[in-house]
Amino acid sequence: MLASASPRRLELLAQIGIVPDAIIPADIDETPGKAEAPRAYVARMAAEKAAAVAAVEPGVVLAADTTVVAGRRILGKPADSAEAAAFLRLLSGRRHRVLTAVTVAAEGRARHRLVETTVRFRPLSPAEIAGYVASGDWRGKAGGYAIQGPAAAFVPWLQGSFTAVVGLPLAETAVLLAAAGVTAAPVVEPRAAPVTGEFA
Ligand SMILES: Cc1cn([C@H]2C[C@H](O)[C@@H](COP(=O)(O)OP(=O)(O)OP(=O)(O)O)O2)c(=O)[nH]c1=O
Repeated sequence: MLASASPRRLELLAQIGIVPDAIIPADIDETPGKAEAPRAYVARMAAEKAAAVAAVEPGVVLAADTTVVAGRRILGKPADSAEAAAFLRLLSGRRHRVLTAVTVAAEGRARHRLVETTVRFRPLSPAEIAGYVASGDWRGKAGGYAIQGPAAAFVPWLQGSFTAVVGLPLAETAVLLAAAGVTAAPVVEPRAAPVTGEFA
């Protein structure tokens, strides 16, 4: 079961051949605690989302949380276009961290992974920021951008996991799911064509 309303997470799972039996978004309070450190916050969010769904559904539950951190500041999903523009001005021309925590709960046991990726934005002009904000692609995205969309043009460099920035680190998720007994359908290798004749 996927405990997430994020269409990105569903698409990412499909990329490794996993189709959840059900999608049950967890409705939890996502307010960071006072003075709560970013890594602790994101880990707590993923664990709470998984626990909320595991409490009512038997089976294997997957949840994740993605948070953008600039310095020590947690940048959640912008409330409106003014906040999205403010986030982009903050990220422009510097590096920030993207933290994604994943929790897989099964049979009363929870397994966790936290993946940290550093992303660098090139300096953005006010016109670029205005154009991106007008596109609306920032809506529902932590930090006010989506690396899988037009904002890819802002990112000359990253270190870590691209899929974690989009919302679900696939290598780590596959390991957690396998430990809980969930494996993807086998990938069918295309058979090599027999070598006959010559190139025309
Ligand atoms: C930084 C970044 C975030 N995001 C998205 C992934 C997540 O959907 C979202 C972060 O919010 P989350 O709270 O992690 O997830 P969500 O509210 O969308 O879904 P749920 O809590 O039900 O699982 O930001 C991108 O799609 N691309 C990016 O480059």
